[in-house]
Amino acid sequence: MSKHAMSLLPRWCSRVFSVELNGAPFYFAVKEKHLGEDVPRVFREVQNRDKCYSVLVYCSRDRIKTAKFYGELKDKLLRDLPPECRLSPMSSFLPKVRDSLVKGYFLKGNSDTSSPIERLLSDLIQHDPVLVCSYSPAEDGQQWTQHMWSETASQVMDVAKGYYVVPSEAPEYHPSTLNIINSDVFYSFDEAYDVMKKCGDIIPEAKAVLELLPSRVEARNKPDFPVIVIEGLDATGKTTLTESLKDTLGATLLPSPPECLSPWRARFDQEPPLIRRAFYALGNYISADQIGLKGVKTPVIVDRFWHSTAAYAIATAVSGPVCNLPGEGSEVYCWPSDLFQPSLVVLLTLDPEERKRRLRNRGQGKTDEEEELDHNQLFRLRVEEAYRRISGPACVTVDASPSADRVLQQVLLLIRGKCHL
Ligand SMILES: Nc1ncnc2c1ncn2[C@@H]1O[C@H](COP(=O)(O)OP(=O)(O)O)[C@@H](O)[C@H]1O
Ligand SMILES: Nc1ccn([C@H]2C[C@H](O)[C@@H](COP(=O)(O)OP(=O)(O)O)O2)c(=O)n1
Repeated sequence: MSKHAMSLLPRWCSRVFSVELNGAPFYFAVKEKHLGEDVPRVFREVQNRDKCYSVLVYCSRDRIKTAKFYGELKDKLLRDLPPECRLSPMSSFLPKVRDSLVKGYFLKGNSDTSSPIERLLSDLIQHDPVLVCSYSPAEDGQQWTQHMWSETASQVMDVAKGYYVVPSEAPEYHPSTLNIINSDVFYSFDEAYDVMKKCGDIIPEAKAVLELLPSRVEARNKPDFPVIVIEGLDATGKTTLTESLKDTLGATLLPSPPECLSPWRARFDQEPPLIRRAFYALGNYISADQIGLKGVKTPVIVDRFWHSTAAYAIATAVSGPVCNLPGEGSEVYCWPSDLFQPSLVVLLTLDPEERKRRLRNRGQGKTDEEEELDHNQLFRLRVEEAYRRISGPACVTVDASPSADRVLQQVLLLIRGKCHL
């Protein structure tokens, strides 16, 4: 058995396991003795005494490799498993222990599929950083047990005698929140830079991104003029408003991510969250540098900035309803201490139906994430709520449903009130 698997074993009984079925998490734990607890729901729904399996990816020291492997594992399982086998996202974590989350997949097979599934999993534990367990009914036929597989014999291990699986309560916060800091959201230039630097060996484009980064993190000049950020979901009217503000105020308009990153954006959008979010985080530091340059001559309007980076990352990391987000006031919503703070952040909000109508009228292709926003109501609600919870500076919400000119006037009022323009 590998060192990594060994290190998990002593805390095995403190861990909670979560399987996500149709977007809803089901929790269970393991115990050495059985005290007559129920069978966890995930197993209650399994028919004909079929077998289930879990494949957890343990974190090697190389975070980049682990993140890439997790994404590749899903592709491999979907490609090589029998089509009848059901694959669900799964995780294991120690409640309230930061960075304790281990992610993986839960497989449900029937008697016809268990041989090909077991062949595939045996091969996986020989070559990849995974921990494989199988779940089957205990001898008494009433309970279910979990068996960890050994990596040499590809069989049920002696030391890890069967543990009983028992229901576990939902944790106070969604388990993904345990690993958000510095995996999904970066709170300093150095943390995001570190990820991009380590990507250099496997993603050639990372080197090009590193070359574009400012040599000094702090904005080189403190802008004399106000810097106003406009935020909001796609099609809430950011482009329309920022163009009008530029003309009305004689301001400089900066898009975010900055134009110099455009050639690499599609490439990084394909990468797992750790790498993708580091790319966007670094984009904000390039924007901050440009703000410093322009803000000594004119007011600066920025189309998206840190709020977008953090809100989309948090809303993607966490699934389910808004109550699964880290609570209001959580450190997850804090502004990076080394990132320039704008004078004002305006969040445009829009009724979902009107937003869809505007999207249709615009008739452009959408990113996968924007497609997701359309289809997944809960994701949209999580992004909007995360926007509202970010502080330092917090955003000021403006209803974007009136005419473009009314929205402009409303925002000009806010700017004049706050920035003395
Ligand atoms: N206040 C408004 N009322 C009606 N339509 C608007 C308004 N603001 C923008 N639009 C239209 O809605 C669509 C999306 O606006 P856009 O500025 O491109 O949004 P974003 O930059 O946030 O994606 C465009 O077709 C635009 O002309
Ligand atoms: N400063 C920024 C800007 C955008 N992002 C991310 C957040 C989302 O994943 C996408 C949204 O950008 P997109 O170009 O689709 O949005 P618009 O069409 O400009 O409204 O980019 C970011 O993380 N940080």
